[in-house]
Amino acid sequence: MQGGFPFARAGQVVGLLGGSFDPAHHGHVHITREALKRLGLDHVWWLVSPGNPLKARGPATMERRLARACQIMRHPRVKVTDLEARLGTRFTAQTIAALQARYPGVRFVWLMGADNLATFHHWENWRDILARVPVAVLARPGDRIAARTSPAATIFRADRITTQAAHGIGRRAPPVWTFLNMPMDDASSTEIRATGAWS
Ligand SMILES: Nc1ncnc2c1ncn2[C@@H]1O[C@H](COP(=O)(O)OP(=O)(O)OP(=O)(O)O)[C@@H](O)[C@H]1O
Ligand SMILES: O=C(O)c1ccc[n+]([C@@H]2O[C@H](COP(=O)([O-])O)[C@@H](O)[C@H]2O)c1
Repeated sequence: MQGGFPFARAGQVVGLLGGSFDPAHHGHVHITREALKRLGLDHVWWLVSPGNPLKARGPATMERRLARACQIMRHPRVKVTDLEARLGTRFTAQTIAALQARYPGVRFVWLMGADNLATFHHWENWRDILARVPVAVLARPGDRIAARTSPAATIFRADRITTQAAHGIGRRAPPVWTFLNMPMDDASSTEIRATGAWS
């Protein structure tokens, strides 16, 4: 992990992948590589969350989750960060607002798996997230239909662009979002924890 705040130049496009990463797995690596390529991002920053506001169970320590994430995600344009802990933010809308204030001129894109689109309307100030940044939803096994028919997808259906049009989404004015249809990877942290390999 790079300590402190990662560097990005004004005009560059940075994808943000937030998560518990408890533990990080090849599904995270897969969607990060796909997002870099398909969206034309300059960087992706993983935001290893101090704790998901909607999850009751506490995750493994930050140090342990960061260490595993750094082991598994090796790419010159991807940084594993503890930015939310540094910024003192917990909710995604707050995190994005704080990053936009700290990095004027940098364009951010929020990345998330399809499971999160299905529950996105429960997130704190979720409409503000869509007003602030383009959003890319990455296909995930089992979650595509629930995501596509979710309240957020329905309310913002007019702002959706196709997978084919999504290259360069970071340069479009929000609200704009896409559902990236792509080969999927079925890895999940829940399954890894269930094997006892991360206890
Ligand atoms: N296999 C996958 N395919 C697509 N998106 C994924 C995949 N695994 C994780 N994601 C997405 O990556 C982000 C961070 O995921 P997270 O750290 O919660 O992992 P997870 O496997 O979903 O964990 P858990 O099983 O504990 O819920 C979320 O937006 C999630 O939707
Ligand atoms: O802001 C919210 O209300 C909110 C609610 C649920 C999840 N999130 C964020 O979504 C990302 C994925 O969360 P998780 O726990 O599924 O890995 C992570 O960055 C969380 O902080 C954010």
